[in-house]
Amino acid sequence: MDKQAIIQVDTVSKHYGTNNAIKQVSFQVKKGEIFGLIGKTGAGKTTLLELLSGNQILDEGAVKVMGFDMGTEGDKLKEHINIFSQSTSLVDRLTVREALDMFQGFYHQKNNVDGILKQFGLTAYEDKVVRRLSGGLRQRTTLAIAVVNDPSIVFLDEPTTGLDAQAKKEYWAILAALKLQGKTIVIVSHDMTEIQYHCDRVGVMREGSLVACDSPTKLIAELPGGGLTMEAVYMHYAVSNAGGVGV
Ligand SMILES: Nc1ncnc2c1ncn2[C@@H]1O[C@H](COP(=O)(O)OP(=O)(O)OP(=O)(O)O)[C@@H](O)[C@H]1O
Repeated sequence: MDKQAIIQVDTVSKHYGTNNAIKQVSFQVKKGEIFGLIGKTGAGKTTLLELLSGNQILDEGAVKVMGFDMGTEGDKLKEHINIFSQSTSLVDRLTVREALDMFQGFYHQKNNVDGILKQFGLTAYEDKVVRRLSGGLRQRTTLAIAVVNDPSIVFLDEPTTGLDAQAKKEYWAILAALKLQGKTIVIVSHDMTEIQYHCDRVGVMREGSLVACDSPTKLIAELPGGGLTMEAVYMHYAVSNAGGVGV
């Protein structure tokens, strides 16, 4: 395993019945980077995220996270990773503080809740019921929940979908602060602008395969025929028939 790699994915496959959702995917994520996953609906991004976070069992290959084999030693990682999923309904009826306290109860390793509320700009809302908050504050709350155990790695599945530009900006400012603290972030997004400006490296998924993986700058620079944006990279690798180039 590469010394810098905090996540090592080696020829991983996953199928649901006859549906090959993930096909022989290999890549690594380095410690402290923000790694983006992009691709069309159904390309396999969520499945891959769940395999990396131990929420799905792989069929072939190996995933190592912080040196632990996810297949056999996944339990040892519980304290060190956390995942944001779309289903916030569990916390909807709780106040922000109650939600943080409840999730913190699942872990031995604990982050300071007052510190999290402050860092996430949630102190003024700690007694508010989550479902009554704006979309931006709700997403900030779910991100706050994802760091209650002070994890080394945070997995985020489309956290900024539906947020306005200001809320997205505030969300990414918090992610940048988490990165500065040394945390590694793996994020799925359909917003190519945020992927271009905030991710250190990006993996492009297409029909279960990882068809490109590099920094946004390199992916853009190496586009056949040139390109200026991640939108063009997305169209080339994830959508057009010209895509499908190996990693
Ligand atoms: N629990 C499941 N049971 C059966 N098939 C599934 C399951 N979860 C996902 N799939 C299938 O696996 C493939 C990959 O789905 P996945 O949700 O990982 O894609 P995605 O890239 O995250 O899509 P989206 O952008 O819509 O979230 C799809 O064909 C999907 O229908």
